[in-house]
Amino acid sequence: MSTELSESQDLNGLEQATDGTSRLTDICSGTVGNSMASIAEYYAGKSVLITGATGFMGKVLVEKLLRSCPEVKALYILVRPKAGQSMQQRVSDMMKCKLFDRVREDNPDFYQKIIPISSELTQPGLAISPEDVEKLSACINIVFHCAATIRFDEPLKHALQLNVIATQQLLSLAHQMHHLEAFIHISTAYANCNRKHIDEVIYPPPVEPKKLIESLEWMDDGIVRDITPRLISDRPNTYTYTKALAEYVVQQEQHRLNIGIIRPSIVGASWQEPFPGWIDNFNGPSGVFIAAGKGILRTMRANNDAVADLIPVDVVINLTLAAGWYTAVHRPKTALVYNCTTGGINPFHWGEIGRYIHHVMSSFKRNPLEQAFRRPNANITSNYLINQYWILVSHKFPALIYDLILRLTGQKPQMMRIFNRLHKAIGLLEYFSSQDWEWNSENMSMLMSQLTPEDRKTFNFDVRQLNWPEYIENYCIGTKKYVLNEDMSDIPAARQHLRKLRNIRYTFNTLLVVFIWRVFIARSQMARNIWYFVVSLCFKFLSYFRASSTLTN
Ligand SMILES: CCCCCCCCCCCCCCCC(=O)SCCNC(=O)CCNC(=O)[C@H](O)C(C)(C)COP(=O)(O)OP(=O)(O)OC[C@H]1O[C@@H](n2cnc3c(N)ncnc32)[C@H](O)[C@@H]1OP(=O)(O)O
Ligand SMILES: NC(=O)C1=CN([C@@H]2O[C@H](COP(=O)(O)OP(=O)(O)OC[C@H]3O[C@@H](n4cnc5c(N)ncnc54)[C@H](OP(=O)(O)O)[C@@H]3O)[C@@H](O)[C@H]2O)C=CC1
Repeated sequence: MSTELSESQDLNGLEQATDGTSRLTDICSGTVGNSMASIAEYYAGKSVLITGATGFMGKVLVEKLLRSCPEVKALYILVRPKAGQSMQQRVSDMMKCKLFDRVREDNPDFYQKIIPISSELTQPGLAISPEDVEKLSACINIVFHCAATIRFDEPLKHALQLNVIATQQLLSLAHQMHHLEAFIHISTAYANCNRKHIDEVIYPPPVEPKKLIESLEWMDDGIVRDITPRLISDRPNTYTYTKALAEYVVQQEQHRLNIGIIRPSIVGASWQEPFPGWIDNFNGPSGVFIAAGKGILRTMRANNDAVADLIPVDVVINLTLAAGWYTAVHRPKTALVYNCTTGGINPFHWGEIGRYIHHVMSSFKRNPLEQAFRRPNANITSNYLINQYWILVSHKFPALIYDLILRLTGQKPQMMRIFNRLHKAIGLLEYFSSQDWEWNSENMSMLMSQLTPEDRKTFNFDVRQLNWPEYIENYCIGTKKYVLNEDMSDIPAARQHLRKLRNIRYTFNTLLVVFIWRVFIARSQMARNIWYFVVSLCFKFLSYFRASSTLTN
């Protein structure tokens, strides 16, 4: 089932659901239906439910809501205990994060608005207690569903459980919410990456989700692993496959709930808010930048002419909040999909990253990462064979030597293992960096046209203003400061380390020349003859050059 949407349809708004169920919006606060209310005014007094609030995008969403919509009533966040930490510990750690510094400055008691609800999304009923279900049903006005597994190597059963079944369960919970005005689902621009042109519609799912869930239920993990490639077919991984199924599941509820679906492309560090370059993970480009900055990654394959569709996290979150407002206030007849991408508006190509990478590398030389393996010097190539050559010469060979040194000094070899993991990760990313997609992002433009001039500034998602070189530079510095938590005051020591690495390289190259001389030239008559021939040619050339320059003088 495919739902074509047009702008005129979007703007119809404010109608009854086709099955006769009331959309519930009118029950709630008086701001509903007031399309002139600003976004912050709309969120004032609202209770918001957020899944995935401890994740990368969820945290930015929580921060932005608290900072730019200070009158929001409460943020209910679904959190699970993890890695020996209780739910409370995790939430209080999260609020100490530097990301919240600006909110803390504005309102030191901001945490009082955050109400954690214990929930494990893979469990029946999302493992939410009956009391909490009652509480949420009574007060939630808007749901933002961010939680997902974003791993590309996730076993299908688990990806299905979290990305599809948990979404279904959340939708069931949403049905019980008496005052729900909007349900915003975060998908991915790559859910339909098996297509080259992607419109803002829900495409027919690769399989009926209900049938797949029923079939996988009785299969053991081994069988599921074996049939996964056939199931995902022309998609590269279980992530994009299950995200496509989730979109369909969400769309099924479009006549009973006000739904918006956000499809961001490759989400990167923040552009402007709360400060440039904020990032907290190794996903996608971040891991690549870090590996390049550490001097580990020296080569990567990408199609130079293809668009590198990065989108800053603050842009995605601003659009998400605006879409929440629009969905609740205008209540479009069918679920609106927002392709949240940059390629069609302010394209940046892998080739440009390739050219710009030298600036990135010099940025890493100016602000080096600590304990670099080699001096940063990465290259992007679209040629498979050239890439393989550099992998051998610049990745595997140095790793072998380093591990040999570790062995000789009685330590455990580790570099080859690190490179194997890097190659696995890069291999999984290459699908996205070696192809081109074209996303239609009309709904993003339509949404922007609906905002007041003030909201356009406060919830800026106009990527035409994005200056890519500046953004990438801040991104690299952000990986150092916020992912690796390196102190900027340690930069002189890191620079000293880079100088040491340069001296090691010079020494190594000199030793290599001496070695080649000893092994090949000094021992073979023929090599010696060739060597003398080359040297005498050089001398002849030099004396000719000297003589001719004396004559001209
Ligand atoms: C220069 C040119 C630029 C070109 C730039 C191209 C970018 C081209 C991007 C396309 C990207 C498309 C994106 C689609 C957009 C979405 O819709 S989804 C969002 C994207 N999702 C992802 O990026 C997830 C991809 N990652 C994965 O699937 C898994 O991490 C991998 C790659 C399979 C690796 O799995 P793994 O080997 O089990 O490693 P993992 O558990 O992730 O990490 C193990 C540890 O190593 C650490 N680690 C991971 N990476 C690193 C690193 N690089 N350094 C140091 N430590 C690291 C982790 O923090 C973790 O630490 P602990 O938590 O154990 O303490
Ligand atoms: N990052 C990107 O480049 C892109 C992301 N997206 C989409 O954006 C959304 C957010 O992604 P992002 O923030 O990067 O992802 P993260 O991996 O950073 O966050 C995932 C969130 O989901 C939660 N979660 C995962 N499993 C469970 C579970 N079993 N029970 C409860 N909570 C769980 C995590 O909680 P916990 O902390 O407990 O693990 C975490 O809060 C996802 O839907 C993703 O598909 C779309 C395009 C690109």
